[in-house]
Amino acid sequence: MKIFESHTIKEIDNATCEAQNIDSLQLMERAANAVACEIITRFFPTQRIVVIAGPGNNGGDALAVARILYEQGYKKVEVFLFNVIGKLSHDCEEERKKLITMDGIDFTEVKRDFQPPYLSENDVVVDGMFGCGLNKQLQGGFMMLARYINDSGAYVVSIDLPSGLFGEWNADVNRRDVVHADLTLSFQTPKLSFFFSENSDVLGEWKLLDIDLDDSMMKEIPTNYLLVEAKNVRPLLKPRKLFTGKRDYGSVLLFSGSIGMMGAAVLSARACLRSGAGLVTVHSARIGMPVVQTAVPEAMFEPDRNENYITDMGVHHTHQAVVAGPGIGTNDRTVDALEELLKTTKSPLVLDADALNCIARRPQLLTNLPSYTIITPHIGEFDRLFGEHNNSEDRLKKAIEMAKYHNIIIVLKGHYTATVRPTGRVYFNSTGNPGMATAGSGDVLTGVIAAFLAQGYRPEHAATLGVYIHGLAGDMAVKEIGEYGLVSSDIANYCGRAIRAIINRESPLF
Ligand SMILES: NC(=O)C1=CN([C@@H]2O[C@H](COP(=O)(O)OP(=O)(O)OC[C@H]3O[C@@H](n4cnc5c(N)ncnc54)[C@H](O)[C@@H]3O)[C@@H](O)[C@H]2O)[C@@H](O)CC1
Ligand SMILES: [K+]
Repeated sequence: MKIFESHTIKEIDNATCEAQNIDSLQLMERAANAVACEIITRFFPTQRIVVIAGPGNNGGDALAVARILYEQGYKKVEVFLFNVIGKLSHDCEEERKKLITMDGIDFTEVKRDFQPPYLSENDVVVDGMFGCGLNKQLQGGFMMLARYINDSGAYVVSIDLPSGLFGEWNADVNRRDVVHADLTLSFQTPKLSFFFSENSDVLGEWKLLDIDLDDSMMKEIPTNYLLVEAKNVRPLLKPRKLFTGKRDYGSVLLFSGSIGMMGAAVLSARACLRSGAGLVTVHSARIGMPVVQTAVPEAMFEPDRNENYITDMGVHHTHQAVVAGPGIGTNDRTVDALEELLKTTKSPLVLDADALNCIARRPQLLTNLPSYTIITPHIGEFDRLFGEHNNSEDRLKKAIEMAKYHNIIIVLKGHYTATVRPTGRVYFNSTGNPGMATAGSGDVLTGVIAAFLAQGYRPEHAATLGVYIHGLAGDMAVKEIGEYGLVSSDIANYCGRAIRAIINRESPLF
């Protein structure tokens, strides 16, 4: 699903009106109906609802919601329209006219002084102050109103965006001066700002409401940000053919594990096999042989010369994917071995965890990364590699810059893992849950991505598929085990079922 920038929304609205032969007020009615429906499913008609409307179309939506709720029997609706400069958008003005003709509705138009209504945790506020037309941070009365709403404890439903939050970049915005929603109801496609952790408290739960916007225009408008859903990954998955053998599904070489961290090798190998790789070889410290051979009997083991850690990353056979990182530690001799690997390997490469920490210790190695190498840092590893970042927006911008500069794929792990391609396009993932914040989860992801590389998928597809499937496996496992009890082996064990769910279009994915 595309993530559009706020300034393109008008274009999509106009195209929708033209293609469907409706006017903008009819589209607004559709949007308002969708919002009102969500409120009706959550609150009884006896609920006191305070509607705050700004001067633009976000305010127009809010006025229309107030009217619809009132018509549906919600008699405790109080409306405040902020018309402080005496200029409303055309559609907001039309909605105002409709509302003031309604008998009995409690309507206040604020032109200068404003006596805020009493609000408590028993009330619902519908926030239609500003949406994607916000052009500067909230100031003066609007800022005070946002703070007043936040302090009230009322349940806040924000239309399109919490007022004061920009659709895209908010690093300089003081979140205290932004309305804090409990529920954000946005239209059809998400905004970029939904994917940054700093906005999570402001957005509350967010939901997309389908208002039947024009598909062809949405296909046409270019965007650098996308949300990956089941329908996007399904077409990438190739069916397995009848007359095939394990060699057709590739061989993965995993440089993984060291003394005390052999579990990383086990988890990666398991996930790799559960994601369809034909053959998996673990190269690790000699000490790890009995561990790997017992825990993952399907994998082969290639012992390093060294007892406790890896000192040789020579690739002696043909492998369709090579992984370095999980649990390898950052011993100098391991860093040397990694340097050799980066300079000599011809196989598609995935680098994770300690491989990235090794590179952080010897940053010139970044210039040795083969094109289309996939690196999978979490925030800490990313900052060790590319410098400290104060917020997730700056970090994402840096990831885009680095993916382009080094011609690599960066999988920046987080709640919405962002896979950044060498083109600079960003693919946010839609699967996963907080139960997956557990030791070894990243080792599993690395194994899944490597499995798809080995099976002949293009690196950018392997990364996107791997991230989605890893998250879905976690979502499926969590249903049985719960967020507290979920461990990484569970995620690895569910990978196969996750792939099957996508291929078979199982609900609720489709
Ligand atoms: N496709 C969609 O997403 C649809 C969107 N609609 C609504 O239309 C909204 C966008 O409408 P608009 O473009 O009119 O934008 P807004 O309603 O967000 O606000 C624009 C108005 O607010 C003023 N303004 C902006 N920032 C301000 C600030 N900090 N302080 C004071 N005044 C400020 C502007 O001068 C302008 O008058 C969306 O957020 C959504 O609610 C729906 O009506 C229809 C479909
Ligand atoms: K709003």
